[in-house]
Amino acid sequence: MGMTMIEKLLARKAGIPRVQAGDTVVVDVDMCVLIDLQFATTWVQPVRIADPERVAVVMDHAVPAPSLKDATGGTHARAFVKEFGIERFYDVGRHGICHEVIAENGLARPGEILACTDSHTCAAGAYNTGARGLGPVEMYAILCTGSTWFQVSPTVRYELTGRLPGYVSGKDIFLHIAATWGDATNQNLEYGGPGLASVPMNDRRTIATQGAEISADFSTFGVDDVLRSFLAERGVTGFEAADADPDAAYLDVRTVDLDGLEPYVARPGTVSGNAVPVSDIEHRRLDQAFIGSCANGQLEDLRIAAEILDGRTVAPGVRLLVTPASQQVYREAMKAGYLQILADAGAVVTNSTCGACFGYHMGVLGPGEVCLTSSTRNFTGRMGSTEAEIFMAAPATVAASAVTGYITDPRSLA
Ligand SMILES: CC(C)[C@H](C(=O)O)[C@@H](O)C(=O)O
Ligand code: SF4
Repeated sequence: MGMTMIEKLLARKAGIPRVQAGDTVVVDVDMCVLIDLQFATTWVQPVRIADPERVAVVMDHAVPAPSLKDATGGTHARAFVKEFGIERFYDVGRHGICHEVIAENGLARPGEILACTDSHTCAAGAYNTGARGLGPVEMYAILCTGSTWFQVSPTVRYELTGRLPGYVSGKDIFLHIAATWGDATNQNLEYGGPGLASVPMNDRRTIATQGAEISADFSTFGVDDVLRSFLAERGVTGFEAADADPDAAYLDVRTVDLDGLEPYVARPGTVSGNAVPVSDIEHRRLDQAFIGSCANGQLEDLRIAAEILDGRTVAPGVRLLVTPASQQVYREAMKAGYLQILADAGAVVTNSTCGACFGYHMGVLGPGEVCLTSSTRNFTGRMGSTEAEIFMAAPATVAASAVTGYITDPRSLA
């Protein structure tokens, strides 16, 4: 019996011929990514670290520092970077949400292991990387020792067929999967099939990122021409991809027909089993609309929002917030004219940060307010008041809804 993509990757990294569901493996970590919050909580400067070349530090969740606690975290981060000569330091000005920074700088390589304290580290599975979010204590151990362990869960494979229709994106693929199959606790997810070629890298990253919302372990995509050229543009070459064997053992193989897919919206509270086609939920009035986050603050997300908002205005009574996922996305969106269009339409374009996505700073919701977000989570209280309601959808749906003032199918404005 062969191995699934993630089994192949873990076996190779563990230096053993094969692994199967239920095994525990010890692996070297190729890239260890520390985020600002790690330095703002219980940071103790280590005496030595395993390998400064395999460490990146990204200022993202709270930048520029909105509180004294975060400012102190920044001080710790800068002292750490200085002491150990960490070159991959993405401080304010070169910063961005860590998963975007990882992608832009080629920190995630096919067939390798990447770890970070953030729960959306699975995002890098889009690049055929074995990537997982781990607790801060485990991350500290990796920083000092260079290795970690994983228990291997069984794998579910998603076979994509057909082609993505216009105004339907990776977010809709994910919400469809979450609506149809729900929770993926103790499961690895693997994506492939003939339809994958029509799914661009930004959408693959959205899907991989959001594996966290259905509690999946690893989410992994194979290496194809689309990924190869994405990586080459970022200087990532000379890797050993992890491919699934034709006779790999899966827990289940499920087909997603892209041709028939429509925009989806997750209702407040959770995404597992809680998303519906937009036609089932249209006309819910909104107070706030948010386009941003590691899942959907990418350049293409801002492009589609600008396309929809061009020559239109945000509905009275609605606040539209747009947060580019990184300083690089911000600059590219500015050059392309997207930010001008969005601001002319009445959107507030913010600095790139996690801020509004997790209700930490900026864009916090008051009691009774309704928000439609393109971010990752719709959990109660996520963006502020526990009495606020958070619906979740793709950037196209959020942009169209910001124009009308209620949840709207973006195809109706096309
Ligand atoms: C605060 C933080 C570490 C957290 C995570 O782990 O995911 C955040 O990024 C989130 O999305 O809730
Ligand atoms: S953008 Fe949101 S989901 Fe992504 S890492 Fe930041 S807080 Fe977490």
